[in-house]
Amino acid sequence: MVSEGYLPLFETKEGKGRVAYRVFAASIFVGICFIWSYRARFVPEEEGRWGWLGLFAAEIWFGFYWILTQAPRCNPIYRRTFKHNLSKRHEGHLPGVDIFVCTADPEMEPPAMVISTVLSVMAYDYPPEKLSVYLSDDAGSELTYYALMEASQFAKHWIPFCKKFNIQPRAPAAYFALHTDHQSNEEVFVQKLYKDMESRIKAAVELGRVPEEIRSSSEGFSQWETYTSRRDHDTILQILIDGRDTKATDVEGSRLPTLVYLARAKSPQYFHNFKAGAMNALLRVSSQISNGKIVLNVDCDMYSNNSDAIRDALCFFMDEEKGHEIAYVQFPQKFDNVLKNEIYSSTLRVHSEVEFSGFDGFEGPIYIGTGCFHRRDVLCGKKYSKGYRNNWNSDYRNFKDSVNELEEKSKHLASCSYEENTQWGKEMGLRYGCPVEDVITGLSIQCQGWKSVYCNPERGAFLGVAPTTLLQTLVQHKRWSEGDLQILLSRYSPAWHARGKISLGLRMGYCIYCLWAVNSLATIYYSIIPSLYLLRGVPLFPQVSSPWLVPFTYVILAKYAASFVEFLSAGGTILGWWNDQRIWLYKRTSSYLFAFIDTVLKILGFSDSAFVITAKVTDEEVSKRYEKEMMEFGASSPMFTVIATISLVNLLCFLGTVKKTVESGSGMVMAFHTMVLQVLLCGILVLINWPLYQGLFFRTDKGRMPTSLTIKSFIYALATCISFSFLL
Ligand SMILES: O=c1ccn([C@@H]2O[C@H](COP(=O)(O)OP(=O)(O)O[C@H]3O[C@H](CO)[C@@H](O)[C@H](O)[C@H]3O)[C@@H](O)[C@H]2O)c(=O)[nH]1
Ligand SMILES: [Mn+2]
Repeated sequence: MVSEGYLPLFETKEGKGRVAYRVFAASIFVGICFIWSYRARFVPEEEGRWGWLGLFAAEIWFGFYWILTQAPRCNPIYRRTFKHNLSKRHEGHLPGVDIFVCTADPEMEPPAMVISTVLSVMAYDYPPEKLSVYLSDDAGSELTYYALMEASQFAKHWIPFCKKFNIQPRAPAAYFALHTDHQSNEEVFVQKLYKDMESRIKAAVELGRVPEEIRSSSEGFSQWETYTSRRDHDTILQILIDGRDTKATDVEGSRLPTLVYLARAKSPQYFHNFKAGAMNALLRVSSQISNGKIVLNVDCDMYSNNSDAIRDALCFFMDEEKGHEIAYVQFPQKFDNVLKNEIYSSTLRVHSEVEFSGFDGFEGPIYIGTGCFHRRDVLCGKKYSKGYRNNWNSDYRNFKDSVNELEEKSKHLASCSYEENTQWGKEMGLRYGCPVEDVITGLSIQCQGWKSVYCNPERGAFLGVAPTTLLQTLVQHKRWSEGDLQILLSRYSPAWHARGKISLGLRMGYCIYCLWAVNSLATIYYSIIPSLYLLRGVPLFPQVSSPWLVPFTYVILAKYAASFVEFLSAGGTILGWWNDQRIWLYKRTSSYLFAFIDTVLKILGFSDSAFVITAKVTDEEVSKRYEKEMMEFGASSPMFTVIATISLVNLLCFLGTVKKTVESGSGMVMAFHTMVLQVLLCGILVLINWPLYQGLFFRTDKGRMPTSLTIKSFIYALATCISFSFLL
């Protein structure tokens, strides 16, 4: 029971202006209803009938989807933690925290970057004997292992240095990139140690293997003797620092956190379930070794940028009044490589600053895979029950076994066959079978009665690497939208199965993402058909003199004004918003389309979804263009063909219309009078595609569109326009 004079560990505030926003949203809805009734009442008899009906269907879809997006916007809340109260009440009996870092490819995720992340989480402001860090390596790469071995030595200098000078961020790579001058002697010394270590690691990576003298100096490498390939090897497990050992100390004599390397066993006979499989192996192995009650999961590029984040998270879990219902605390994904104007819109700004706070208002931000603290029990499948209470004192940790015994005992927990005939991946651990294992796992936890919390402190808790090319962005979104659509069709479907288990607002919120892929159809239709009809001179929208133009204008202006204000108030720039609109279009017409098609194929049994890892290193030339905010194409991809073709259809329609109206003299006025919205829509599509036209026709650098793709999409676009104008 909560005693009197109790000081809460966190507070929750409702967002301001919620009522005003709801009224505004209602006015847009009225406008949408007018648009629908206009479409229903004036269906043309002949010319343009099918085009019209298609637009009607698209507008019904957009209206419906817009309603979904209003759920989180109507209900935002914001959280603040009181860490001093946590220290006052709980300092002596803080729970064990196990941190899982996942990596899967030493080329796309360089070991030097991975260990910088590992070091950042080892240096949290938290009692080291209660902290354990696990690195899961799905590539089973000895290079990554070697880098971690180096990190375990460097940590002895790095952690005391961080704590003594209270520096931020605690990822050495990020810290030394930011602090180049006014260095103290100690800083110069630690930086030199770091740089030396970094160059040793990079040299080994360049060489492609660990040099023999290093291999022979440490017996850990003997585990690679039976290794054949990353898809076929036994469990490799090494406790590099045993946190139970009072003699495992840093250079100042303070204890060190536990540090473990794990490459779960792989075999061609077993499907390994990507990151979800890695996480489940980590859950089991860590339960033997440290068994922390709280589990933090980060991607290998998401370093800790705020050494207080564990304490922030614990303020929610340990709050005496509400903490016992909270299953996980999610921090936003933030990135340290995005430019001011975000050409690929990678900050996910509106999601993290607006939508997630709205989800939180329905007591359930989604789990987004990284920067999330979970209760171990919940991840392992515990259902919520009314009388559930926290018990932080019952920490079990194995103090009996020696390091070797612990390693041996833990190894079989990460073997390929361990999960056969168990509930792992179904009722226990992260859920299998979905490319967004994170979202589906979070949803299943919420369906079991748990709540979650969104924590977005001023100083970002984690910073990662966002995609730096258009293709990477589109591929990442294809994975996400495909996974989210699969969730809609899964047994956790927020549309059907979650009824009665989570609130309506939250279900609507999930559907925003689950319907991303479906959105592609209406968007593609809307970005091609009105322009083609424009070319043919067939109006599909109200004339200038018609009162029906009012709802169209109002809905368009109000919706875009709201999105603009939302983007700027979330910290974006004007150009950033414009870029965001472009990427919105590209994702919807390519990533989401392909995700939709692949999902249909999967249902029909023709394909299987994979997890395409996002590269975290960029070629030097590409990165120069990225710095200059030049859009990067430079590769052939069906996704590019689609966006290029659509952009060219619009360009041809626009030019064709201009030509026609100029030729017909007074026709210009006529066209504008009858088809103002179509002209505007087509014109804006041309304008927003400007960087794409540059890439197709004007650029000469390597980041341009491949010529073959330019020719191909030009032929497709021309054929579409000609056949639509003359044949149909
Ligand atoms: O077989 C695999 C594949 C990936 N990973 C790791 O998963 C993380 C995320 O992969 P990344 O390629 O960076 O994908 P993102 O799209 O950036 O990741 C987001 O989306 C994923 C789901 O699609 C979540 O798993 C991530 O946590 C979330 O940050 C990385 O640390 C990888 O090393 C594995 O451990 N094993
Ligand atoms: Mn990533």
